[in-house]
Amino acid sequence: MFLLGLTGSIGMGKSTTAQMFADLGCAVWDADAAVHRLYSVGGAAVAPFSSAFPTALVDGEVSRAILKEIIAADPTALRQIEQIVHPLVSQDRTAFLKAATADIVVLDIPLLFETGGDARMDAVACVTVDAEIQQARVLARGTMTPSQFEAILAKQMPNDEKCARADYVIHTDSLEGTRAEVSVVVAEIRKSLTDA
Ligand SMILES: CC(C)(COP(=O)(O)OP(=O)(O)OC[C@H]1O[C@@H](n2cnc3c(N)ncnc32)[C@H](O)[C@@H]1O)[C@@H](O)C(=O)NCCC(=O)NCCS
Ligand SMILES: Nc1ncnc2c1ncn2[C@@H]1O[C@H](COP(=O)(O)OP(=O)(O)OP(=O)(O)O)[C@@H](O)[C@H]1O
Repeated sequence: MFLLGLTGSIGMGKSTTAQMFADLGCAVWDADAAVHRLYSVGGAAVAPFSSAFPTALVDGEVSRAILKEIIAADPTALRQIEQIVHPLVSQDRTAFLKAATADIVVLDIPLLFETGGDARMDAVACVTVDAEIQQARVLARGTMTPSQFEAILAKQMPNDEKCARADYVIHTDSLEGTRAEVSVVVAEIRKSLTDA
């Protein structure tokens, strides 16, 4: 089984690109989606948040809108949130990998380089697009203010550095272009698996 880490800064196109890998038969695990499950009713993050950030609990789940307000008011809160969330995300990933049977497993992890997770991957692909397009796409979703976007961006490794460290750089200017680049990556990895 080949482990491909898929990373990139906020709004660079990780989820969209991950779906293209899935369409080619790769198994995909998504760290942000794992966080969504952990925050939802019955999720493993609910109990620790009800002690650490009781005001963030709404109807039995962790409210992302309130978390963003908390982070905006106190920038150190994100670190505390990460200390709760990251070990739980890591457990979720381990369970997924145990059950996976595909030849290529894609792990979509926004903070792959920042957390040193790249060392556990066979290769890393980084998605990228111009900073202006990135910002426009994130703000178009309407879920973050420009200052919330800047705060998240400031916490991430700069895009140039991520791309320089990656084995594959995938451009997300257009869906067709990205799909073509994804199929080249998949073909190359499958060839390396059959040659081995
Ligand atoms: C900050 C929160 C509330 C924003 O929620 P929202 O629904 O608006 O955005 P979403 O979760 O889709 O994240 C959007 C993007 O922000 C970036 N991002 C999220 N958390 C972080 C972080 N801790 N550090 C740097 N970038 C981050 C990622 O690129 C992510 O893809 C949420 O991301 C969160 O609770 N983050 C803490 C958990 C975490 O570290 N997740 C990262 C993946 S394990
Ligand atoms: N290859 C592409 N061509 C055109 N638009 C794209 C492409 N990839 C992504 N987009 C658009 O960019 C936006 C962000 O994409 P996506 O949600 O996949 O990014 P992400 O990196 O997963 O985001 P986040 O870091 O916030 O989780 C979406 O509106 C999506 O439609």
